[in-house]
Amino acid sequence: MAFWNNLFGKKPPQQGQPQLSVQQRVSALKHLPPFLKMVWQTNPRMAFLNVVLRLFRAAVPVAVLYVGQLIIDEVVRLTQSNEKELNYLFTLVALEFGLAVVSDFLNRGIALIDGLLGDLFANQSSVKLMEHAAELDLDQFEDSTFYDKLERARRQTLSRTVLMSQVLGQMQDILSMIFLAAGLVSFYPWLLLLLLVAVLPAFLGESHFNERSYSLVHGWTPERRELDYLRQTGASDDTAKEVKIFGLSGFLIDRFRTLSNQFYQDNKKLATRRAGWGSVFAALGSAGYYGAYVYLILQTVQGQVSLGQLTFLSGSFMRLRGLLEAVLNRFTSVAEGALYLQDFFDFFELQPNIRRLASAPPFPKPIREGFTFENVGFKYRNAEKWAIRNLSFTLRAGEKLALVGENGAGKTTMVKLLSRLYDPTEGRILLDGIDLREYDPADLRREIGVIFQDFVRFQMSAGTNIAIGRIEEKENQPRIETSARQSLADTVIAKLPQGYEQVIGRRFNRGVDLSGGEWQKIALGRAYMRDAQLLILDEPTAALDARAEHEVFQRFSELTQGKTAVLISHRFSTVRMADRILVIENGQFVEMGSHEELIAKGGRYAELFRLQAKGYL
Ligand SMILES: Nc1ncnc2c1ncn2[C@@H]1O[C@H](COP(=O)(O)OP(=O)(O)OP(=O)(O)O)[C@@H](O)[C@H]1O
Repeated sequence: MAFWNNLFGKKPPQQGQPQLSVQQRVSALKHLPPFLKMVWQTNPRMAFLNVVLRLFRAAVPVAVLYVGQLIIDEVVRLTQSNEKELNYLFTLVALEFGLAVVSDFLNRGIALIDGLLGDLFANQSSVKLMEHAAELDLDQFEDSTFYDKLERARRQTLSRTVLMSQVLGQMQDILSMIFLAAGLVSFYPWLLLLLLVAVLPAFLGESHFNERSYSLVHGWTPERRELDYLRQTGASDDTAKEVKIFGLSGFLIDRFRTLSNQFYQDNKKLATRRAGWGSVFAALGSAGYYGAYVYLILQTVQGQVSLGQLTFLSGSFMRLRGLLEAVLNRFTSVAEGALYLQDFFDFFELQPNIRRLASAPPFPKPIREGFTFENVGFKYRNAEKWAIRNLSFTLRAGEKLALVGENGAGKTTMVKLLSRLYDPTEGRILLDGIDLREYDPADLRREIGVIFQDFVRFQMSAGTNIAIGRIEEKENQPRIETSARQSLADTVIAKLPQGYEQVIGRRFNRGVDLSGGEWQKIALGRAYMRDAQLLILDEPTAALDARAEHEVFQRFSELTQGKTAVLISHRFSTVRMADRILVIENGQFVEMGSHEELIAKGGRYAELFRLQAKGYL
């Protein structure tokens, strides 16, 4: 709802920027171990190699500095003596050269493995995300906070690979620091303290700003979704027609401009403050370094340390400062990444309500009694009014039942309840005497085929569009062709340049689009392909001309002899073909019977029938 309010409301959106407590951030770090485990499981060999390479790379800086110290001391010794033996000196130089080459190799190796492992990880987590989203209930998709979670989890796909490199880089730098600090501590332990004091303000500043930036982005999630929606609506093949006809582009662009500019302004403020404080803290760090440097120079002048040691110590101090700053700064972005990770794991914690119970009974084959609605009521999430209330009737096994009612009467809702896209809010639906909730939803869905009015026009081949009815049989061309014949889609496909192989829809190159009625014939093919025990046609024939619809239903009745079926249509010529007709109004039961019985009764059905016969409906 907030989304639509924002879209059409006059008020600018409220960017809630929750201040995150230190505790929240620290607790987000608990996601790092499971995260690293996921990385490891992506490809254990690559992950192991990565760790080994980084271990070696961590030792390089201290080794280079140490060899540098030996070289300078040797040069000084040689200049102060008459000795001309240069072998030792050149061995040292060769060693340093070797270290430089190895270091470069290690860097490239690490970058390569990081990249490959990151790609693999991103792919695998996207797959996991899709798998989990597929398990969730339809009801959860209609909740806007769910969408926010999904959106944030989706955005992680790339940044998670960055987080992986960061965490591994962090470990590598910490190791490097331990090596360097060991050298420094053996001479002047208190230099380490000076280092910490110089770097700490920068760390605290960074962590503060990272937190603000996370809050900003987090608080803007609904608006960012809206921005995406506007961008898509403004320029997509699905919407282009109405955007042009209604002249909507100005309206959409204005809204986009306003929203995106608000985000830019908020972000700019934060980025500017961050840059300002960042410079102050960096200057503090430099002051710490030069303090230590002056001290070391004085010590050298006084002969307390050698020239080689001066380069080693000042070099170590400088490297340590760089590393410590990097580690501390990275720590805040790792913590920030871990916060985002929380969104990712939060999404995975969402559990569907409609799922298999351990005690699920076997699905009846064949269905003996049928489906019984017992005082069923249903209310959509966030809706105030009941879509269906106090509904009791039986859909008998093997009968063809037509649902009749005006727009919004609750017909589609009943279909959704039958196929367990939702569960009733009150009352229950029984299948052969057992509550539908007891069965495994996967079994139920396998035995039910529904073709909705707003069926999906898959931008795939015509053959696949029919095979979607039972996708396991997508290679079974004879079955696809029989289904196409039964639904009258064969004549549509015969006209396509590439027949069953022809991609239909406008989205892709060489795609051929179909008329509304032609699409419906293709979609109806799915019902035959499905060959389920209960078939439901929820007005998928509305775009067919009256004669074609009549023919489609006539065939449907013949071809599904003995099967249970539910038909929804606003055309009474079709409805009267059903064995029984259920009339509902405002989600409530009105009457039920065969066409003749209901006409004889002279109730609501008879009235609607007469109206249509006179051409008023
Ligand atoms: N996802 C939803 N969230 C909230 N309310 C909904 C949702 N879907 C439908 N409704 C409401 O539930 C009621 C019944 O809708 P339903 O789609 O079942 O009607 P219908 O009889 O199939 O109508 P039509 O003939 O127009 O297809 C309507 O008042 C509708 O506004």
